[in-house]
Amino acid sequence: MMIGDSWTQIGSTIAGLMFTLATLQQFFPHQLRLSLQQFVLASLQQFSLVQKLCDKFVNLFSPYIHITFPEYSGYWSNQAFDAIETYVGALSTTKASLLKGSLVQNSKALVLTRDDRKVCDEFNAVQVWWVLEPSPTSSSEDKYFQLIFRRQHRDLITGSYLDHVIEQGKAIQAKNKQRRLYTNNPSENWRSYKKNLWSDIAFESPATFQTIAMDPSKKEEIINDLVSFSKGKEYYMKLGKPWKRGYLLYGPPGTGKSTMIAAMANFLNYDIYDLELTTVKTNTELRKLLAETSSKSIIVIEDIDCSLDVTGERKKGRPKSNEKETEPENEKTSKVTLSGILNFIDGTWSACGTGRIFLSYCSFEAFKILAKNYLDVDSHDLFEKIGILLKETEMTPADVAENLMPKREKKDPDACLNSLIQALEDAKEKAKLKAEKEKNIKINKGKNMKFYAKRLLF
Ligand SMILES: Nc1ncnc2c1ncn2[C@@H]1O[C@H](COP(=O)(O)OP(=O)(O)OP(=O)(O)O)[C@@H](O)[C@H]1O
Ligand SMILES: [Mg+2]
Repeated sequence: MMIGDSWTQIGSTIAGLMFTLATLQQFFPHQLRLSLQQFVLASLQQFSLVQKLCDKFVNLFSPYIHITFPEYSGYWSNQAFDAIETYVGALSTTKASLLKGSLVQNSKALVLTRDDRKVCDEFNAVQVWWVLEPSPTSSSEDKYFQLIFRRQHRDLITGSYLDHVIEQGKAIQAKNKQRRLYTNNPSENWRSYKKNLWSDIAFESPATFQTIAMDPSKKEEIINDLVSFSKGKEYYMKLGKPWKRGYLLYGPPGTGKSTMIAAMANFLNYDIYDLELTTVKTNTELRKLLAETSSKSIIVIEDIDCSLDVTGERKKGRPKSNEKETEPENEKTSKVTLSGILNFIDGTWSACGTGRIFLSYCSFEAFKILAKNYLDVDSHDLFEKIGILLKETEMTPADVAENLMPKREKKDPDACLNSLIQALEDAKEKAKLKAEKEKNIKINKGKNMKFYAKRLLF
């Protein structure tokens, strides 16, 4: 039995005693009743004093340490408690027989957790116990977690174990959280009392790296880069760099730039902020918008080359060190400048190797991934012919995917692959005709030039 349990017993004995005294008082005269009350109160005060002293004494010699994590700290919910609750809830859910299922707001699926009040955990072969208790000081349903462990493991538990618990708890929360897709509102709609710089909806794209059709080695390079970035918070801090990563995705329409962003968000469990630059009037507005984004998110600027007023760059060069950087005079009406964006990006583009990702027309390697995704085939007699045609003509993965999409409920790989071959041959023919047409235009232009030159000379 734990020490706390014995105090609970003593407490209930005293409560029982008080009740008995209160009942007896009714049979005694007023004066005696008063002294009885004083006696009980004095005894209680002494008891709580003794209890405190005993607690201190017991704690001094107890082989265990207890750390408490209340649900609320002041008016705010305690994020450590939330992370612990998730971590403890997920502890050996697979083995537990008493489970609790919940589908809460912002959660994308039913979450199953252990429904025990006392849970044992092990870290580096050291045992600890988590106990969930109702808060003794609050009349509401507030709770607190108590972590109990042996005194000799103090450093390990208060250091790496608690870091591990919070990190794991947050990671599980992020995984279960329904991710959001944010878009910026025009500044006319911003209200100071309510922060509504961004509107959001649930982000539900099923895109994954597995389904993206591109060169496998390039794909692996990007995945490795994302992994090392997502785990590199301390490394960035050590270097004194902001923990950000910039990628420039470029390529013809339909080659998978947006699909790649969705796959990155799903892979990292990040939210997406789709920044529509044309509605941002000034660099100041841009700063406000970026300040309102949450950490662990992807900020997307679509068609950056079209939305940026590159001519609005700082024309007078960088301000001298004693000069304050001022906004241009017409800042109220001017658009965001390239320097405004680069300030935010903090040079991460130039600092990273794979920062530029080119998404190209469909290669044979990319086609094989699409064929697996859409038709569930790894190889086929028609693959060779398709490989040759893909080398001879340019077709986007979006168009290849469109042709591979089964037209009937039952998948028919032969029909789909033949339909792709037909589309590739059509595209090849079209490209040939276009090239001939352009060649003829050039020849005619040349002839006309010669004709005019002759007329000028004679
Ligand atoms: N590399 C790819 N891998 C898998 N599917 C792709 C790929 N590229 C395109 N697709 C398919 O084509 C559709 C359109 O692609 P996506 O929107 O990603 O192209 P984009 O490069 O962003 O085009 P845009 O420049 O027009 O924005 C996607 O929904 C996806 O189904
Ligand atoms: Mg796109």
